[in-house]
Amino acid sequence: MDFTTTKEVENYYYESHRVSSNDLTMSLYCGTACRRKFFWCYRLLSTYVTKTRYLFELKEDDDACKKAQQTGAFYLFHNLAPLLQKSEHQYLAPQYSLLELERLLGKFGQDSQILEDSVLIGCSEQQEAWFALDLGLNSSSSINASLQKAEMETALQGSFIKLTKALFELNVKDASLLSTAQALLRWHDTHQFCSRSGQPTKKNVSGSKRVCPSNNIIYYPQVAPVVITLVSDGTRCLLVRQSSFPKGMYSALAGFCDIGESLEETVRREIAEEVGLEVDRLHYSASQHWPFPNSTLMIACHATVKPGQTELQVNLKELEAAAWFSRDEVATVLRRNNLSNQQQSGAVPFWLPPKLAIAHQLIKEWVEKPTCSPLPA
Ligand SMILES: NC(=O)c1ccc[n+]([C@@H]2O[C@H](COP(=O)([O-])OP(=O)(O)OC[C@H]3O[C@@H](n4cnc5c(N)ncnc54)[C@H](O)[C@@H]3O)[C@@H](O)[C@H]2O)c1
Ligand SMILES: [Mg+2]
Repeated sequence: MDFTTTKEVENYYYESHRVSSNDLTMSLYCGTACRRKFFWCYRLLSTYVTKTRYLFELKEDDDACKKAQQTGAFYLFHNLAPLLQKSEHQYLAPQYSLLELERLLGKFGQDSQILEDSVLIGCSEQQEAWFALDLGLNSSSSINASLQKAEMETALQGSFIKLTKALFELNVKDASLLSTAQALLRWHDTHQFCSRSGQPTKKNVSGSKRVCPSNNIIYYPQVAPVVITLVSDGTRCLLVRQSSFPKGMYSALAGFCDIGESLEETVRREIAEEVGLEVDRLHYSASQHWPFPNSTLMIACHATVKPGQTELQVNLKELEAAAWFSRDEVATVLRRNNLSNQQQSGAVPFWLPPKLAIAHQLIKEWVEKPTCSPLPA
């Protein structure tokens, strides 16, 4: 496809990709004076914009979403454990077409009505919609009996594996998709009734909401905001452990946002509550959806306390231990973290969360880039 004027580009994309001229202006603005470069710059942007708008349409429009299921791909779960296949050193999440799924359900003598419980979790750049379906959860809208797990696993040549166990052995794309899927499936499973009328709520086709037919109250999937903060005194950082952590693991300090709080207020409160310190400065680093034990949005920050005000008063109701560690100590543990069990030798004083966890990224960032431009808390 070649164009001679930007108007032609605009018309083409407006017609075929349902994007506005504002988007185009933005992409042209970002490009150079060369028309071909405009085009490629725009193509890059348009893939994302087009995909986003397609997903928006599927969430809002039940008929469009049903149609997307015909050509879509399904990820399978059983009681919130994803179906995985082992390949070399990692797990792979297989996808199934609607036809394959219907055949499978037929083989097990099950009603294809269970497909109504599937939830939309994303789409490919070519607009192949992706869905997740749990074959083991009992749902009000479909068959009551759980499908036989072992028989399913044999037929599907895979295993339903707990996400807590499998997450760190998945590639980034599958880890993110399956985390989203599990969070959404869990939310639907636990929010089947209206908290006002007590009546069963009805899921829309994509699973982006549930509605109470008796009073039209709309329920949206919930996510709880949590701050996770790496506190530093300039030369050392504070690592903590809860009794529920795996043995020997230390992490950054985390806490749920209370209603009415800003992120800054949560950071200050949690640090005061858990280790008895006052934050001097803080700055935002990144965020991550975290599926365990329920859906949270982890908001990661770096904070500093004033030098000379570093004495810890650990709240033992919340934490099992908290201590300051030097940059060298943390760097050594990070290096060991990246080695396999066989490569590790000697006693490991403690270990840190795996790469995929935002706590790991936060700690790594501190080790590698100690000075950032902090804001007053
Ligand atoms: N991805 C990561 O790197 C990472 C690292 C550390 C912690 N986390 C997650 O952060 C979350 C919070 O950390 P924490 O346990 O230290 O929080 P926390 O310090 O706020 O303590 C948890 C307590 O807060 C209360 N609470 C308040 N609001 C809550 C809500 N919406 N849901 C559940 N409990 C609520 C409960 O009493 C609970 O026992 C945990 O779910 C944990 O999985 C993730
Ligand atoms: Mg905490």
